[in-house]
Amino acid sequence: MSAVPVIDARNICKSYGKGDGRFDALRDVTLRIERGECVAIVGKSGSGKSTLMHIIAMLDTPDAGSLAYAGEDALALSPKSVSELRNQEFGFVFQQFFLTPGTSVLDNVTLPLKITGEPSKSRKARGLEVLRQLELEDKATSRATDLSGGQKQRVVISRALVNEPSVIFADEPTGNLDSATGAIVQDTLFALNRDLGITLVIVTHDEELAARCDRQVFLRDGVLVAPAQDRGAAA
Ligand SMILES: Nc1ncnc2c1ncn2[C@@H]1O[C@H](COP(=O)(O)OP(=O)(O)OP(=O)(O)O)[C@@H](O)[C@H]1O
Repeated sequence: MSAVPVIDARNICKSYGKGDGRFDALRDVTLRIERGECVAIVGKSGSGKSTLMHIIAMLDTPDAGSLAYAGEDALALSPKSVSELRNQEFGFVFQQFFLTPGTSVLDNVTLPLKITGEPSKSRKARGLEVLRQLELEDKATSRATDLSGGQKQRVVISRALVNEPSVIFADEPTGNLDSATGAIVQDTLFALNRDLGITLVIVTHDEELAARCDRQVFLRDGVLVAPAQDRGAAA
């Protein structure tokens, strides 16, 4: 394992609201993720999983604590540098990052490259390469709306991959899929981890999916707990 973790979050705190309405969503959370690891963040609904994922993926900032990406202080970066780093280093498989419905699969997949100013020709070549990898090349010109649930999710994974990210963050990647389609999507994500060394961070309720990861971290009421404590609370 490398000496410098890809993500080093220490003593992270995050609250929503103020005064009497204040809610502490994360309390003193410390999480270190090594390059190439596959980590599941698990816990009951409302335990703070998505909040933690958003903070380590630099989509949100903590109220207290430190966050380093590959040894660099992520909280000291300007908003512009944060979006550049996110666009270059991270891929997102989030249900709220919907595909643009009336737009072609290829245009959806190459959107991150458009943001970085990549010329149209190389954008298209790279987009087709990723679609080929996910066995979706024949759908390149289809509208995103005309695909099955599993195909849509593979398009989302293609888009997450197009910038050759170091880390993929996936929030309930199989949440809306039947088990057979979910299994294909899971296999796709794990193959990226195994074959390309992409670090995977997955938020999930699915125990089987969590068990396939190298490591599981358990959140309960905004605190990271040992697995046995979490199981006890869930019973
Ligand atoms: N923008 C917000 N304003 C107020 N409270 C929030 C906000 N976002 C999240 N919360 C609260 O913080 C807590 C943690 O939310 P979070 O979405 O991180 O949980 P989760 O573990 O991902 O839940 P789920 O599994 O249901 O998606 C919840 O109690 C939620 O109600």
